[in-house]
Amino acid sequence: MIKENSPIAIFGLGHMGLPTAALLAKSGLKVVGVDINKETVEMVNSGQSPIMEPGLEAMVKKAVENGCLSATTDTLSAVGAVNVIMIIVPTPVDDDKKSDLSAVISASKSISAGLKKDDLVIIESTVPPGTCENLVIPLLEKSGLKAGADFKVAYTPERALPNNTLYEMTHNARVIGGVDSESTQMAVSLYHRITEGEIIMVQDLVTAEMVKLMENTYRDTNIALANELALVCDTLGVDAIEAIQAANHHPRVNIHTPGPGVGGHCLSIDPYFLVEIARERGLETPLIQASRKVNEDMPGEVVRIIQKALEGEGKTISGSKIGVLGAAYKGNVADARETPAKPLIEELISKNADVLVNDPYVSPEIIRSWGAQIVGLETALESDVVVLVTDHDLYRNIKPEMIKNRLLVCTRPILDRETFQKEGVIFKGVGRS
Ligand SMILES: NC(=O)c1ccc[n+]([C@@H]2O[C@H](COP(=O)([O-])OP(=O)(O)OC[C@H]3O[C@@H](n4cnc5c(N)ncnc54)[C@H](O)[C@@H]3O)[C@@H](O)[C@H]2O)c1
Ligand SMILES: CC(=O)N[C@@H]1[C@@H](OP(=O)(O)OP(=O)(O)OC[C@H]2O[C@@H](n3ccc(=O)[nH]c3=O)[C@H](O)[C@@H]2O)O[C@H](CO)[C@@H](O)[C@@H]1O
Repeated sequence: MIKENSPIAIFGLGHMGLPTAALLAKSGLKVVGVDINKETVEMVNSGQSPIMEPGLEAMVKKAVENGCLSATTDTLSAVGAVNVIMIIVPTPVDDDKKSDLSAVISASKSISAGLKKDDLVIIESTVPPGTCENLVIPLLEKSGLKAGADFKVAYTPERALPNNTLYEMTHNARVIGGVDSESTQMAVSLYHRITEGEIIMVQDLVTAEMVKLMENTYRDTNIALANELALVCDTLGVDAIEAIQAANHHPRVNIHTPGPGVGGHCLSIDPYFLVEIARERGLETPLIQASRKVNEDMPGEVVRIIQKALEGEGKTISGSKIGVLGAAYKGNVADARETPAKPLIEELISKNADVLVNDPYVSPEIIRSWGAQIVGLETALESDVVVLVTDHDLYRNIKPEMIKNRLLVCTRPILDRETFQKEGVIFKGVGRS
């Protein structure tokens, strides 16, 4: 049985691992973060956060100063010194859209090497259903210990929304499934330390794994529907945003918001885990796959909207200056993983446009690696066409007179179409051309 104040090791100090570490440390536990990235470890040990997330750096600083939080690359000594170990490492897909579980495998192997009787291992990474049972546990059992009998295992998906992570981690409902009921109970009492949200116990590990994928697949599919409806609206001259907002007044309708595509480390990846796992069992998942395709095709649709808008002004993409506002996958974050801005910018560059990108959050090296130039907001607004890609709050302050060449493709509904049109700006968007 785990003692009430057992120290904890957390593998992965990223967007989800570091906030979890900081919250557990704040609750009074000794937490050691284990990461393969030396720079991350050094930053955390000096009280800094490598992740841009409101409130996180202050919490990390305090926890490090109090001696409750430290970080290391030394996996064996970290595992040896604790009784609870968490895995919160990345789980991307490869070029064939198959799950890449290399980080989970490597963390599990490191944990196995130092695993002790009565330890509790908690997996938080999003994984294909069955991963805990068929991959993680066999690796942990290489220690010679038996899951359930000698050590405990629980799976609890992380469901917090970036840019509101600390609030959601402490208020969202949490789903927990264990290899046995004692494992589930131990994880429940641990999470009670950091969350006021409801804790939902499900019957096993695979159910908890499935819940996570169902949530993100629901959202991805709903956004795909919104995007497809927006393209239909376009052919009819119907403003998709106005129509969706009106439809959502129905008490049982909640169509999501169309946009330039779906990015981030979750929605654009997790549905593929279901596709993969179903296919292994002889089942095709046409709806999930079609939704992924609709969303992945959206950057190309935006290129077509830009092309049409420029043609209306007697210009072409080739040779035009195109000001892109936003490179992050969504508003007010620095994360550019799977961002729709990347394929959009790359396609514009391949069509010989001069692409000028403004994003105050995303690292300049990332944007330059796509072949684009980085510019200030004012310069971007002087382009032949301005394309708003990311809904950063600061772009809400853009006024019609700031769009020098009077041509705006606004792919997110954060600016009022009528206000811009009244001032003579040609205003296009997804489902709004
Ligand atoms: N970012 C999100 O919005 C979010 C939300 C919920 C769930 N998730 C899931 O949480 C998991 C982590 O995602 P993230 O966004 O925090 O990732 P991230 O890339 O921000 O951070 C992961 C960290 O793990 C480290 N790492 C990689 N391999 C390691 C290893 N073998 N041992 C120790 N550290 C290792 C990396 O250096 C990095 O610091 C993923 O499965 C993801 O799907 C992410
Ligand atoms: C079920 C759910 O809520 N899951 C959340 C999600 O977090 P996220 O940050 O990835 O989610 P979103 O904000 O949905 O953004 C994703 C992309 O979709 C675009 N988008 C969004 C809404 C819309 O109506 N139209 C759009 O086009 C947006 O711009 C962006 O590119 O996964 C995390 C990890 O599993 C979860 O922890 C977190 O709870």
